[in-house]
Amino acid sequence: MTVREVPLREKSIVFIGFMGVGKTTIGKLVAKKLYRDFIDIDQVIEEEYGAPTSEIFKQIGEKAFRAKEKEVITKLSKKKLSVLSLGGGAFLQEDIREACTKNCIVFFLDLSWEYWKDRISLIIDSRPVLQGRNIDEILELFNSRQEIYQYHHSRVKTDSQEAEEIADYIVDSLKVAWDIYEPR
Ligand SMILES: Nc1ncnc2c1ncn2[C@@H]1O[C@H](COP(=O)(O)OP(=O)(O)O)[C@@H](O)[C@H]1O
Ligand SMILES: O=C(O)C1=C[C@@H](OP(=O)(O)O)[C@@H](O)[C@H](O)C1
Ligand SMILES: [Mg+2]
Repeated sequence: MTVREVPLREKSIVFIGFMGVGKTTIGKLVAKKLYRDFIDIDQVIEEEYGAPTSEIFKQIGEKAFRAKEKEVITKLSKKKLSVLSLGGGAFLQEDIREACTKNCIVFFLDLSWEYWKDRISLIIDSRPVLQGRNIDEILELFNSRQEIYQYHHSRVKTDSQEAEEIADYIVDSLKVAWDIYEPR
């Protein structure tokens, strides 16, 4: 049996990057602009447990959360024509990196620390991984996570840009890539 490669235009788009860079916000906008389904992996897990992530971490612990994250992403990365926003820790797992880079087009949203640190107050209450860490420890985590985000197909620098502008740029760049690599 021959396995046919999924056309580039049909591959799902995946957003990765550190907590708070805008994966959920921008993923939703890109999905709308491309008329695709939007799937936020954290939301899928939260719906399954009927609780927010911070509560899931308290109840079952990070290890079990990561196992669920792997199960959900490896399954959903096989879907076509969707936009998936991952949690910032998902690419710590090799199986997730492999499934997403093989099946999907992976965009790394790259926000520098200078801009990122102004977002802490917006996200701290809902991100258990940040809680209990001081600013130096958060910076250390931010820096140490950068290597897992190098597994991407495209990197988008997002400093000082509005979410709408970033989403427009991503949609335009996708259309150019589709036309170049798989002209109709
Ligand atoms: N380009 C942007 N400029 C300013 N604020 C943004 C931008 N993108 C997202 N945000 C804000 O940052 C916070 C985190 O965004 P979110 O999409 O939840 O990030 P992630 O899914 O990467 O954790 C939200 O309050 C969101 O409104
Ligand atoms: O980076 C992480 O370890 C996490 C990121 C979160 O998602 P966002 O990146 O959307 O904030 C969420 O999956 C969970 O709180 C753990
Ligand atoms: Mg998110």
